[in-house]
Amino acid sequence: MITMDDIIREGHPALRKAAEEVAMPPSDEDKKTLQDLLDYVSNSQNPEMIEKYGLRPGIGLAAPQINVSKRMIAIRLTDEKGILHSYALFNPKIVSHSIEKSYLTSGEGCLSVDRPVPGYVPRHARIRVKAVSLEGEELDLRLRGLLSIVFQHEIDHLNGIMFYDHMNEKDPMQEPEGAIAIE
Ligand SMILES: OCN(O)CCCc1ccccc1
Ligand code: NI
Repeated sequence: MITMDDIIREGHPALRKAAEEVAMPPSDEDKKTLQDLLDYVSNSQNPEMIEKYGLRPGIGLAAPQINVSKRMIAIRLTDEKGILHSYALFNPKIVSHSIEKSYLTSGEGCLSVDRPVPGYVPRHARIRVKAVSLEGEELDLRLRGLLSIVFQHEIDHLNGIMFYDHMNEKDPMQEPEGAIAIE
């Protein structure tokens, strides 16, 4: 199972590399890696597991964060409507997006960043994502709200981008102009 010991931290070069597409159909090894990513996210939301293994809670995780430079992400979160979303995806791709932006009023964090980085992270408000699920089905998702934000955070990791790269350098705490604030 993945624990915090497996998660690389900022400064590790793998966090700044573009990850490779996963060959389809996925190998057993790639399927196991993707399942392990989803298991980490799920375990990190379970109080007993957090306690037992010293896990830092996360709502997503990308393969480069465990030093696997392949295009795989896992996401598990309950959205603003109380709906549980759980995704384990190969080769996710943002195929289109809104001009309108959105941001989390709480800012963002990262399991690979062992420090708070205050500031707003402007992102696309709505995105259309194509990907292949762990079970091999092709997905075509239209996302908004918190789920859209988290997908963009994870797909950024596949392109060597960290959340703070998007912040306004002059004033990170300036609300992004005309963007939707997500509480
Ligand atoms: O890459 C996953 N990760 O480092 C865990 C935190 C995920 C995350 C946190 C805040 C906003 C969007 C995504
Ligand atoms: Ni992250």
